[in-house]
Amino acid sequence: MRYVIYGAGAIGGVLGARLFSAGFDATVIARGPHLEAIRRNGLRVDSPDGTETVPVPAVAAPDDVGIAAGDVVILAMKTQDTGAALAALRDSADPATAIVCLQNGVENERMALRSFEHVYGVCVMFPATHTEPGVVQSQSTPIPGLLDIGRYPHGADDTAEQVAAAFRKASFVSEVREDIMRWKYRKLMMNLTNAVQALCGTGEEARPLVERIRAEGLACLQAAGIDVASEAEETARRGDLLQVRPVAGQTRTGGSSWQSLHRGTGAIEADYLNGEIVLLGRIHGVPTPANEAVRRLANSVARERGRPGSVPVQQILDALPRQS
Ligand SMILES: NC(=O)C1=CN([C@@H]2O[C@H](COP(=O)(O)OP(=O)(O)OC[C@H]3O[C@@H](n4cnc5c(N)ncnc54)[C@H](OP(=O)(O)O)[C@@H]3O)[C@@H](O)[C@H]2O)C=CC1
Ligand SMILES: CC(C)(CO)C(=O)C(=O)O
Repeated sequence: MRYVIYGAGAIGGVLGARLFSAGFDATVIARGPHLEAIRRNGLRVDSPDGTETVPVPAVAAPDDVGIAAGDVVILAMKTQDTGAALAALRDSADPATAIVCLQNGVENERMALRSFEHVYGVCVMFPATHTEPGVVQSQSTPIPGLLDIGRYPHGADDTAEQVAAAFRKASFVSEVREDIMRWKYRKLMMNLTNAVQALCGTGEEARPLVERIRAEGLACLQAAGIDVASEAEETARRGDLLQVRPVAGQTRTGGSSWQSLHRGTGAIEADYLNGEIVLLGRIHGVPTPANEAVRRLANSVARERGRPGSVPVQQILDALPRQS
């Protein structure tokens, strides 16, 4: 089975390197200076255990690898880039190709299913960082991440089993789950704070805003009748498997949305994290002012290439309607 990892940043870069090092036929699709650096020097993976440079093959587009039925394409770009990636894939890959969404949020699988029949979701608990071309960091050791997988919208099959086995051989913890989207909705609840962290930083003063966006999130999932794994299930699944430790003497600074602002990419994933709640709220008549404020502000700060942590949390709270 050949693995094509589409998007070789924090998550895709570390996974691609680990699959390749574990002996799998793995190729990454990357772009810009990151692609040039990987081609020139290999992909440098920093972790709490040290640094290795992995000569994983890197190409610019799906056309360059000739994707066929039997291959597995792992989407590892942020959700705002998934549409363009799927358009390129749709025009070049066999429609029977398995598409695995190694991404946060719950929209990627739905997008992929329009063009590909065999779509899988992964609940990604995997702290990783990409802040400079040619380099990724994997922050947890000895287990880099938990990557449970299932067929979308539900179910399990041989491909899911084979991909989970490959993840395990590449040193991840991975189980096949028939109800993977329940777990991804729970992860979404956690990721509602991504944009808050990106905008306001990691301080305790963000707590009232975090509580408000989570309460809105829960109300929307309930109104929509969406089955969500409980916090207790998630806590039990995580156990103490993830052990985040300093990499090259540095502690982890921020999650994936924080990294988008730090790198000044001009875009952020908020439309598909807080925006998922806003969308559900609009469909089901649940007010979501806090998620909407954070979604809009995150987009505007990303567009203007503002710095992470540059917005005072009180500014966002003051603009919200008072709670009764
Ligand atoms: N980082 C983390 O700790 C975690 C991230 N996640 C989730 O994983 C997913 C990936 O996030 P993350 O790895 O952090 O994101 P990154 O931005 O680090 O990596 C995505 C990479 O994909 C590249 N890319 C996007 N579109 C294309 C394309 N068409 N062709 C080639 N390359 C492309 C980006 O390039 P460019 O830089 O040029 O845009 C970037 O290098 C997200 O859904 C995120 O929420 C989940 C758990 C933890
Ligand atoms: C939960 C968290 C913050 C872990 O890195 C994450 O999923 C992300 O960075 O997107």
